[in-house]
Amino acid sequence: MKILNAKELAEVDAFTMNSQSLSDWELMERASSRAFLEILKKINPEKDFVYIFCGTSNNGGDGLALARMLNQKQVKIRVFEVAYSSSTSKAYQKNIKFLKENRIQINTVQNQNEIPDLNPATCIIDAIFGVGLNRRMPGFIQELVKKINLTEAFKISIDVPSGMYLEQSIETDEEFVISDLCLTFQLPKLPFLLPETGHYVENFKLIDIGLSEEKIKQTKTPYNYITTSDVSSILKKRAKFSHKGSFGNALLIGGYEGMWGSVIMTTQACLRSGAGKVYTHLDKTGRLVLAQHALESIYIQNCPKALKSNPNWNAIGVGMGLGLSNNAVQLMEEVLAHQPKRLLLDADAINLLSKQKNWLKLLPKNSVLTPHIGELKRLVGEWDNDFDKLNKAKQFCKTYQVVLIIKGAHTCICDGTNFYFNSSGNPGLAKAGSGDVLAGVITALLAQNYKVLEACQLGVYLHGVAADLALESFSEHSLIATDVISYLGKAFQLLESKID
Ligand SMILES: NC(=O)C1=CN([C@@H]2O[C@H](COP(=O)(O)OP(=O)(O)OC[C@H]3O[C@@H](n4cnc5c(N)ncnc54)[C@H](O)[C@@H]3O)[C@@H](O)[C@H]2O)[C@@H](O)CC1
Ligand SMILES: Nc1ncnc2c1ncn2[C@@H]1O[C@H](COP(=O)(O)OP(=O)(O)O)[C@@H](O)[C@H]1O
Ligand SMILES: [K+]
Repeated sequence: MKILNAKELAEVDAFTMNSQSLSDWELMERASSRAFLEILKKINPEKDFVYIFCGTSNNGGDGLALARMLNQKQVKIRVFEVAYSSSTSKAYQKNIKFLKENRIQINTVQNQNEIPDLNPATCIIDAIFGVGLNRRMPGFIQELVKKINLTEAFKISIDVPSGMYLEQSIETDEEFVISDLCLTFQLPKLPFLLPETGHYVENFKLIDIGLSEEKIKQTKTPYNYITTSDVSSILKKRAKFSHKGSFGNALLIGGYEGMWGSVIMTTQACLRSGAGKVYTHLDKTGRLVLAQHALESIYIQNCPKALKSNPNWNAIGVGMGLGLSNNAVQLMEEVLAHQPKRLLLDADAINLLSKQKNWLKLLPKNSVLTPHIGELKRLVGEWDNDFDKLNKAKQFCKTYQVVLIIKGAHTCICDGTNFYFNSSGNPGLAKAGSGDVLAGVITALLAQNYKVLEACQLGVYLHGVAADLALESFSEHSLIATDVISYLGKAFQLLESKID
């Protein structure tokens, strides 16, 4: 699924209206009536008192249409026109006319003194600014938003929380609506997926308004959102006459300094993700634990020898619990000298790279690095804001011709040109060990010869889906990394059921 900016969205809107012979009012009506159905699920039409704040552009037009629909349902409402401009669109004027015909009072707020008492409201609909916000909101709207945020009312933002920009960060002294629910039209918006702003839009729902799929497909954007339909087309069927050699040899290297568990979980996840043969090198003190927990894997005692004697590892995953000792440094040197076809670097492998930046240019092309935010900072340096972080990540990928998987909520994959944000997963994953599992899933897919970027998208998505499915039996509090491994089978089943 694509993530578009305001200009691209406006082009898609225009194309849709043209190709479906719709007026802007009709498209607005479609959008509002679908949002209305979602709002009805959240309010009590008999009891709630809904305040609707409408700007003077199309987002405000949606708000006016919602006011009419709520009024028709006999919901108690108050409508406020937040008049930041005197020029309004035709669709907007038509909605104003309908409200007037229905004798619905429209209150105007155009300065701080006109901000109403919000105490009576049990629900607030925020339709002040949508995707079109491109500069700081006027002072009186900042004050209004501050007040909205202070109320106990259930807050619903239409399309985008007012005050949030699609392509730039918000200054610390700027306000934006912190809503309980954001009903966003058709496609996700970039700030919802970035931690600084996404933290305040935890609950967004995509409302399909039938925008032209053809035009969306044609629109070029670096930003993408990984959904089931994107990855189910990547997953390959296992051929009837295949054998273990058809699915690659994966070598996993880590598990030192008492951190055996780390690489053993990677091994388990790799085994559960389709690799033909999984070999594991860890500190020899951990070999019996490996044997107990991953009977199907093959223990490699002498890693340098294994690297030298086999030039054909289909994929190598290194770093999970590797430590930073001299031994770890030597192992990394061996791996880099080996120049594997497919290489994934996690955890301490990334930390070692950050300490020894001259190694970066030795990385085989298309190596995959899976840093969490702390590890990313060590690699690319500090950033000013999330947009700056994306730029730095992109530059890093370009310079070293690698793929970065920036882990966290809505994990972001960057290949130096495009960004892919994950849609699956939950905060139950925010525990040590989850990343080791992800490394195992992706190494298995790399060993099976999936294209690097596809292995990353598929792996990240499956890992999140496994964690989501595991919530059937566990809670976000109780979920642990091995539970995620035990649900990988169900996650694969879900995608396999979608293969034609
Ligand atoms: N036909 C369409 O295009 C549809 C639009 N829809 C709604 O329309 C919204 C987009 O409409 P608009 O493009 O009118 O955008 P907005 O409703 O977000 O308003 C932006 C307008 O305000 C101006 N503006 C931006 N920042 C300002 C500031 N700080 N102070 C004062 N004025 C400022 C802009 O120049 C622009 O005219 C969507 O978010 C969605 O809610 C939906 O109804 C779906 C259909
Ligand atoms: N709040 C969250 N929501 C969704 N996924 C998360 C969240 N926090 C962490 N994760 C996922 O959990 C994993 C954590 O990886 P990492 O921090 O490297 O753990 P470790 O190395 O200790 O195993 C990553 O895949 C990350 O995307
Ligand atoms: K809004």
